[in-house]
Amino acid sequence: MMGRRIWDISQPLHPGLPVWPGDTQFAQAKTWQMSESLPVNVSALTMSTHSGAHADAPLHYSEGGADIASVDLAAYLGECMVIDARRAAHLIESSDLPEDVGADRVLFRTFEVFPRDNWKADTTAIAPETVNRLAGQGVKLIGIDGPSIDPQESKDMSAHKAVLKHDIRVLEGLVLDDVPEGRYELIALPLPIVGGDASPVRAILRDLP
Ligand SMILES: N[C@@H](CC(=O)c1ccccc1NC=O)C(=O)O
Ligand SMILES: [Zn+2]
Ligand SMILES: [Zn+2]
Repeated sequence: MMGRRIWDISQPLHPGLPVWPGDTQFAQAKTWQMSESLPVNVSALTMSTHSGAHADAPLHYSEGGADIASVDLAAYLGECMVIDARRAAHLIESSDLPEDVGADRVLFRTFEVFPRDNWKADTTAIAPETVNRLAGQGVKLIGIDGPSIDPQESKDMSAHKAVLKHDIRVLEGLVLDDVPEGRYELIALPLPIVGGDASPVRAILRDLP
């Protein structure tokens, strides 16, 4: 009997992974190399907390906000609605949303093709009014395929301020190219990085039973 399909919506982490301009490049180095005398391979990672598919902590956009080890996990696990927002312009506006998103978690697709090997500077972000509208519908988590819910030139971080106001969780850097619009089960748990402003996640969607 076929199980429920799993959609992997995470970016593979590898040297050369496109990261935010000026952010830490992904690197992996051997601590121990398996040999005649050594039974194991062990390596060390150097990476931005915002590498690939990741979850922001409130600490990232609010001094004194909760770190990623403290956030409640319930938001990262459960029914979500994937919305095709490719028609949106610079910001996803309320007019780009259906009347009612009909789920506690919303993931926005903005890319025709996810830029796996190059950094795209002018990505679509989310208008703060859209965050406020989703909060009014009880949304607990907002995800996007772009690198940020704010524009890359943002100075006021208005979308992050809006998610802070409503205590909504954030996922960024998702890969949604192959995922049709609709309802799925989301699983995208952050690591308990004490003091972390964000954490990489292995984000997946599962068809609903
Ligand atoms: N993934 C990060 C990207 C980021 O660091 C950032 C977002 C908007 C404006 C500036 C940023 N970072 C450094 O200047 C974010 O949470 O939006
Ligand atoms: Zn981030
Ligand atoms: Zn963010």
